[in-house]
Amino acid sequence: MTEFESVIERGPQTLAEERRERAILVGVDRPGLKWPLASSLAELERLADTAGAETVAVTTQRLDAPNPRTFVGSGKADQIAELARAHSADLVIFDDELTPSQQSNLEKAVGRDVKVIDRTALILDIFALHATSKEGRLQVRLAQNQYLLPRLRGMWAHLASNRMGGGVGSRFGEGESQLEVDRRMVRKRITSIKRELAHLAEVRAVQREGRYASGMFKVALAGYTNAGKSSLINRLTGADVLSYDKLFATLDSTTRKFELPEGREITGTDTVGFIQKLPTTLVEAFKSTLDEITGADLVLHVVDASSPEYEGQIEAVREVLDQIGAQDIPCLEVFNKVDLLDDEARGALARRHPLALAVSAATGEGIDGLVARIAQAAAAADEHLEVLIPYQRGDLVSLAHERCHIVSEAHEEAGTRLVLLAGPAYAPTFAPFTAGE
Ligand SMILES: Nc1nc2c(ncn2[C@@H]2O[C@H](COP(=O)(O)OP(=O)(O)OP(=O)(O)O)[C@@H](O)[C@H]2O)c(=O)[nH]1
Ligand SMILES: [Mg+2]
Repeated sequence: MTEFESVIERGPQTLAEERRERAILVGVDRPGLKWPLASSLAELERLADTAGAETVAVTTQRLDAPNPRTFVGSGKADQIAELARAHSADLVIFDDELTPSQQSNLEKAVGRDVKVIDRTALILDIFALHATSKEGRLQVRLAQNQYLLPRLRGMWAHLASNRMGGGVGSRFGEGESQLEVDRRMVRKRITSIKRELAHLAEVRAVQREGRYASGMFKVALAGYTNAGKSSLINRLTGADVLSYDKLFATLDSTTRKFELPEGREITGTDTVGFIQKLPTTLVEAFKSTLDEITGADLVLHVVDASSPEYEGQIEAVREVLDQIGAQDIPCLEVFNKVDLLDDEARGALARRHPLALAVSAATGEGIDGLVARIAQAAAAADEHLEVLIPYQRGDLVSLAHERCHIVSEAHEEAGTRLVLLAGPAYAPTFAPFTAGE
């Protein structure tokens, strides 16, 4: 069971013991938004909670387009400053990505001791909190540094006031400002992290090749964060992957073997969850982890059927799947958490998605049907063979039982006669023993 396990997961750390930071959330309603603002802000509140911040106020504004200086209008920025004072907030979180200059202008407007961050920074923070494996931590550091690079100017302005002695630039080589030194340092760091990641990616590729060479059918579970991917992999494989009612509980992919009812062994891989407005820096940084999806034979797109936003979540996941080049891999939509639906909601789901599977990782409902569909997909590429295997090749008979679907088996004088369905990786092994009637 453990031979394909790529990482050991620990429970995420939480900031529960510390005083929770107090956050004000800001959303801007504007034409063409894909996602209703209220639900995007509800999700932002969950993200803040996962990062250890308590939401003390939420404020919104309707605009035709974001203000280039402060994202919100200048009156709204003053109002946010007032709110922050009134609620003794530590943190203002914008639901959209701010440009570096918007961020620093807003920080000036709100005051020194209140941090202004955006959704991307918040997600990076949660990833940093939850990353456990070496690769996961490096991927997060890469994304963090890439996020930081264009924002260094603001950081420098902030640090300048604390700097001891010497005027700005006085301690550096001619023509080189502190800002340039800082940027160079961050670029160097990015290069060295990338180098380390490339090395780990090679190791991962070798492991994956081992799995490919095994010829086992590979299933990857993908989906929106908190949809129940880890719970489902646990249900399917009897594994014990951490599942947690927090966003982004899983950052490292974990691969387990499991057996279909017919006896054939296949692999299942749990992966990092997606979210709407997923920062592109994160998608790029997590490329090698996400390769687990692009390398699969079948993707199970796990959907939280109990979420009021499940249609939007499906859309967001499909976008990321396209972005990582997984659009052509056979994909099965699996609607999870149906135990939370009443009859009416179940009916609505069945009408909207007549072909989709309805399951519950919690109760086990629908899991047999799901396994049957996986088995069907695994058999789709199979070749139908009738072989006669001499008794001294008992190893091949065992291999057939483990990795192929056996239709019939008979013991004859010359050997074991098998009618079997073999995947593309095994058909060539058995083909030389093809037998007639
Ligand atoms: N009621 C119910 N709850 C479920 C079901 N499946 C998962 N959950 C719960 O949903 C929450 C999220 O489950 P996970 O398995 O951690 O979800 P995930 O998709 O792996 O989430 P991330 O790793 O954060 O992306 C947990 O609290 C689970 O107990 C289900 O079928 N029914
Ligand atoms: Mg998970």
